[in-house]
Amino acid sequence: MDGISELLFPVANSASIRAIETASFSVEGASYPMMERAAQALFDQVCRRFQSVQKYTVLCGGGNNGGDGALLAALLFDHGMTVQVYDVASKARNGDAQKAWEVLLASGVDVRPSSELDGSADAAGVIVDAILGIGGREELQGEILRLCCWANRSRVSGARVLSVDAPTGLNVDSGQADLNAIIADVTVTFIEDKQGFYLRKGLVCAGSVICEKLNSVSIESPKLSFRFESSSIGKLSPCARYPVSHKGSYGHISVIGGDYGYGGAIIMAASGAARAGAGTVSVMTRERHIAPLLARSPSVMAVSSEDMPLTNALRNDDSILLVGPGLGREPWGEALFRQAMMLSCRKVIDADALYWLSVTPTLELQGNAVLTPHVGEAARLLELSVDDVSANLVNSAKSLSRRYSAVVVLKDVSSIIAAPDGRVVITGNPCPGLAKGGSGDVLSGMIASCLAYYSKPFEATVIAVAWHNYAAIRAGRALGDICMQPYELLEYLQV
Ligand SMILES: NC(=O)C1=CN([C@@H]2O[C@H](COP(=O)(O)OP(=O)(O)OC[C@H]3O[C@@H](n4cnc5c(N)ncnc54)[C@H](O)[C@@H]3O)[C@@H](O)[C@H]2O)[C@@H](O)CC1
Ligand SMILES: [K+]
Repeated sequence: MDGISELLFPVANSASIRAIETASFSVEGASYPMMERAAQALFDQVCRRFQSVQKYTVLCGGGNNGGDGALLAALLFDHGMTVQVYDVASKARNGDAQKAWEVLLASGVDVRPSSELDGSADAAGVIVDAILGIGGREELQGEILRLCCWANRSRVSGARVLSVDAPTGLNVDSGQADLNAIIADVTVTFIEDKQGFYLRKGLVCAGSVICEKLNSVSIESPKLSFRFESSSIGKLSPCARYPVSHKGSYGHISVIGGDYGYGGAIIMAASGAARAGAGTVSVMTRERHIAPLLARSPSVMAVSSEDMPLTNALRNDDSILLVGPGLGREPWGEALFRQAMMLSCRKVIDADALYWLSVTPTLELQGNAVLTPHVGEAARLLELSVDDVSANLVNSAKSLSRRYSAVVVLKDVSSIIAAPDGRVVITGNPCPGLAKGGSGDVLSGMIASCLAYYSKPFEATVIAVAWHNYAAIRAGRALGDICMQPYELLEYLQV
């Protein structure tokens, strides 16, 4: 079953949101009504989520995000709540933000400059972060920084924080954030969910996300990407076993790698491949790694690279070749990489095979490979800095996918899976237990396995990445993130 489409949720970048906003304003002939709908949607969510809370502190910036906050404050006050607004605008308001501010000032709410907020006191009730939205840059300073620190401290002391559209200090495109960006319990976001909520610090800052469409118009947006929640892997039953089947029904994988000093990598990759359900797994590695490999995974067929050519490790043209775990950067690894690239079978190119790929710019892949770089490997392949890739995870995955005509898994706190046709899926939740050598080897084995028995490579890859993450989170819970070992997640694959 490859049907992941009903489990995908669209996420957008800020440019797409601006395009939808502009189209919506021109259809409606005005922009202010959408701000009023934003405030009403916020109010409805507050009533639903914080039924018993009477006290609201609303932090308003000078842009339209602050305008949403101002109208919400007025609505809350109208409905009998205790409302205090702190104004952190650094210059005069204009447009819709000014119009909303006039409504607030006329409403009777107590409005004060942010300098009157006593940073040593903790707020009770709900703090509404309406400082910066999609117009915000992530670097915070001055009064905005002070208010964010105060809100985060108050949250630790029991207040709850609701962010309007986006947490202040979070870049909604990259997921990068200021050290003191707002950490929200809930983010009520507008028009479309934002990709940055599911990348890096966005996964920490945004809290529960609720998306309100605000009657925005639909436009054809090629920029839309998708989120696949890794816990929904349970709905897919990866590698369901059919009563009438045999080992050939679930494909064959050949894993190539494991130079001297890297025997563990090939063992973990082969175990990942075998445990994720492939019918048969063979391994070609250094002679000395065969005995420990067989001791751990006796179902794997292991051969020494000195004994036979690479083609003999493949069962047929349908085999999946996983090349890279522990391959190393010595002539042995290079020779195996070059032999592997001569074959026309489907491939997963991982770890040091990505290094060999980066130093072979003329190499053409045949449209049937999956590449699994982390940010450093992606930077090398794209000839960019790690910072550039980090600031543009989604675009970097897309560029790599286009350049190599391959499915790309850009591995990060969450992972970005890109297809050459432009599709992008973000999946995975933070799992500090995975921040260890070996996690990638287990993942590449699992990806090869899913490719072996699912028919669609992009979907197979999404499923493998989500499954790996979900199992790792369960392993971390059971064993502790500090001591869990990457291969132990293979004990938690049952969903
Ligand atoms: N345009 C509209 O009518 C609508 C906009 N909406 C709201 O408007 C928001 C976007 O509004 P804006 O475009 O005015 O932008 P923001 O309100 O997010 O930001 C306002 C301004 O703050 C300044 N700024 C940015 N980063 C800063 C930083 N790190 N430190 C200090 N100052 C900084 C910039 O000059 C920026 O334009 C959305 O997030 C949403 O909340 C909603 O009301 C829906 C309708
Ligand atoms: K905000």
